[in-house]
Amino acid sequence: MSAPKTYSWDDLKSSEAKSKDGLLMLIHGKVYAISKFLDEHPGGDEVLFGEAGRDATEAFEDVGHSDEAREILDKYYVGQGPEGSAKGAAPAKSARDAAGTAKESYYTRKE
Ligand code: HEM
Repeated sequence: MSAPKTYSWDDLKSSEAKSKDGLLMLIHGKVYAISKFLDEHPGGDEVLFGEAGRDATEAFEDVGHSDEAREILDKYYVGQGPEGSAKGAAPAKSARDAAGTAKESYYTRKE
């Protein structure tokens, strides 16, 4: 396979990237084409349209999506986002693990 495509902000902001049939979403610096997932999303298609062509990292993380949700993402990966869009974020899995661990230790801390 050739090197993954790199998407520009212009690509992401295009009307096609916000359309039902060409919907693109940026999460942790990676671009996902999720048109085929719209009808399957347990959280509904509306929230996905709301993040179309945008950096949805925060929205995605705020929900506390499961590892399964993260695995689904892999299926729709189409390329890298614009330079700098990863914001130095750790890969999704470890970011969530880190957040989970931090929360846990906060609540279970003895001292
Ligand atoms: C392509 C990206 C996404 C994938 C693959 C995905 C996948 C999933 C999956 C598998 C679930 C079931 C619960 C779980 O396993 O965590 C879920 C639930 C949910 N998702 Fe997403 N999601 C995506 C993007 C988003 C975004 C951007 C938002 C918000 C703006 C969102 C909001 C929600 C909400 C609110 C639920 C809970 C639904 C409920 O239990 O009633 N998701 N998602």
